This record gives sequence, C-alpha cells and structure tokens, in this order.
Amino acid sequence: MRYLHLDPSFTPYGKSIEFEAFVFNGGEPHIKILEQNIEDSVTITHRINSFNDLGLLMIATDALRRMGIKVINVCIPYFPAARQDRVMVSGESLSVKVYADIINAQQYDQVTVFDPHSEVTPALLDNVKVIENYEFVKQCLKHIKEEVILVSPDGGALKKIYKVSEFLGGVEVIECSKKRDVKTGQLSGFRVYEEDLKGKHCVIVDDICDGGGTFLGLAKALQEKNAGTLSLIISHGIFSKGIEELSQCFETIFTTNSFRDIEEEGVVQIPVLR
Ligand SMILES: O=P(O)(O)OC[C@H]1O[C@@H](O)[C@H](O)[C@@H]1O
Repeated sequence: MRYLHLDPSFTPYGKSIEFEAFVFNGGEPHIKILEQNIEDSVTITHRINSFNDLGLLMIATDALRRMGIKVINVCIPYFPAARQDRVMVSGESLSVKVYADIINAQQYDQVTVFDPHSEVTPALLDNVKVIENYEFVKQCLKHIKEEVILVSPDGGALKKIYKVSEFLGGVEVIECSKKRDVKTGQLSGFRVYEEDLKGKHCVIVDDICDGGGTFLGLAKALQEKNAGTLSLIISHGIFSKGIEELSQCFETIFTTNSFRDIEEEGVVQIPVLR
C-alpha cells in the first residue's frame, strides 16, 4: 500500500507519494503526481478544512485513476458537514449528504472517518470504516491519572458516551442538556442531571469543539453542581475562537490532529491515526 498525504503537515502513515499541488489564479486546485509506475493500491489522506481541500482530493483521485491505480482508499478523519445531518429550518441544505454523494461518486474501496457527529454520516457513505473515539478517550484518561466521571454534553452525545463508558469498563456517566436556537445558533439553558458532583473530576467528551460555547456554558453549570477539576476531550478540535477562555475552565483540553495542528499550552494533541 502506498500513501498520498495531501496535507503536508498531516502524514500519519509515513512517506507520501511525491506530488506538487498549487492553486491556479482562477482559484482551481491543481495536482501533479511526480512518481511514475505506482503499481500498488493507494490510500489518500487529507484534512478537509474547506471546499478547495475537497477539490484537491477529487483531482488527486482523478490523477491516480488516470495513472491506472485500481484500488484507492481515502482517509478523511474529520468528515465535513457531519454536523449538518438534518434540515432544522426550511431553506437549509442537508450538507452531509452533499459531501457524501461527492465522496461516493469516486467509488473508493474504503472511506475511513473518525468519530462522525452522528450515525447519519456512516449511513450515507459507501464502503465506510468508522474509527470510534474509544481508544482516543482511553489515551486521554491515562494522562489524567485519577478517577473521573464522564460528562455527556447533550442528547446527541449520549448514545456514544455510554459505549465509551462500556469500553472503559463502566466509568460513571453524567447526562447534561442544552438548548440551541435553530435560527440564531444561540445556546442557553445548560442543565446537569445530577444534584451534587461531590468535587469529582468531570471530563466532558464530545466530537467537535467549534466556538466552544457549549463547553463554557456546561463548565459553569457543572461548577454550580459542585464539580471538581474539569477536563475536555474533543475528537475534532476546530477551536474557532481560540482556547484561551476554555483554558481558564478546563485543566487539560485533549484533542486529535484530525482537523488541524494545535500548539497552545493546555492542549494535549493525540494523533488520530498511528
Ligand atoms: O459550542 P461549539 O463549540 O460551537 O459547538 C460544538 C457542539 O456543537 C455540536 O455540533 C458538537 O457536537 C458540539 O456539541
């Protein structure tokens, strides 16, 4: 198996097939595979942060097919728009399906994704392989080195967190909820379904941290219920508003490199693929 790592700073399986990529002045991504006679199967990896990243993946796939590569797998740990898996208000797109249709049209032999937001992503993708967050959470808890309780931030995360707990041998789970205004995106009404957390170390586990509002609101609600140290385990760290404010609430923020590299203090980044 050969690997084509389209993001030069994301090279999980070692050496990449050599290539040159650039964007034409008209905005079109372009690629030139520099090696000839690649007779093997190829796994393409990429971190999709924009539609042009998806474009690069598409043209790389086309280039490989034109070189006669028959077996092509793709590994995109952060599946774009996995969160947009329902139409909440009329006029919105079902974006996850748009991305899934584009990926399916490439007829990859395997599509690997990591901890997708819901069951909708794997249901839509052909030949999908899902890497669950269980091992990642286990690695994070090894850093914490004390007894913790797992916190599910909302209904969406609930099903997954019980599976994580089971994998870890039955760690206690606390359920929480929040309200998001579907029109404005505004968060409110954080609730913790436990009266007294008795100073225990609470670890929130979720798939994505974007602006961080979910976790700042929840941290406050947990503190009001007598939580001890707080930590955060996030599979896909976007952190669009930085981590400064989050760092003031959470002792450690754990994430992977599925979306981007993070070098700030207070963040432990564990490679998503080894
Ligand atoms: O509050 P921010 O960080 O913006 O958004 C993250 C939350 O939004 C959801 O899709 C994620 O699953 C997570 O619960």
